[in-house]
Amino acid sequence: MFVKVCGLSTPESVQAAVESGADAVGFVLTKSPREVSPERARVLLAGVPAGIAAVGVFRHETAAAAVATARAAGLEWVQLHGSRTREDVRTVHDAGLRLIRAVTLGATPEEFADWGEDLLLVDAAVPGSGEAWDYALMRDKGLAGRKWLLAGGLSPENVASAVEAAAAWGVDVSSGVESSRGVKDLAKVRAFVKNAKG
Ligand SMILES: O=C(O)c1ccccc1NCC(=O)[C@H](O)[C@H](O)COP(=O)(O)O
Repeated sequence: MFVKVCGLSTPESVQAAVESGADAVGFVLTKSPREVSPERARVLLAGVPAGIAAVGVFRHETAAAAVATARAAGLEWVQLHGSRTREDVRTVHDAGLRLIRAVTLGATPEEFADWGEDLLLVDAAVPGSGEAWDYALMRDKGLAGRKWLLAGGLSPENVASAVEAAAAWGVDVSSGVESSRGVKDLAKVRAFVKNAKG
């Protein structure tokens, strides 16, 4: 089970995710209560050991702008939300970076297709909202054998049942491990990774 903890903004939350066994950590580099600057992301990156993916998260930015910002922060992964094209995948890969492409449950079959991204993320309609949805609907999306992450409203309490319902390859969380919006609860971070990993 691949586990990503997103929206980290302090060295302590990065440490809690890393020490719990998270496979990836996310820094939000777009407008959000969780937004960090590229300079801050670079500081946080210092606490991420090699082998753990450090991801810059973007929503409204073009792929080219996301690549430039990720590079400024020293990040090797970008996560692109919003309406995207196959050309965006090429832009990220041509820059030598890796890509998490985010879609929602309502995406078209073409958007669910394999565009060559490194990971697909299936999220709630509003990313980072903490909004849960009917994860069992993922069973009909034909993602068996794909590397994809389930997100949206996950928490330490529901992650195991959500993974079971969706047959998810991995999970991504932010709101469900916070005490208030943008403030990570370190005990919840640890509990989430533990429960997700089983
Ligand atoms: O976290 C944000 O505020 C955010 C803003 C814009 C684009 C993406 C954003 N976050 C992405 C994530 O944190 C995760 O991919 C996922 O959406 C987490 O969902 P949830 O656990 O429901 O907060």
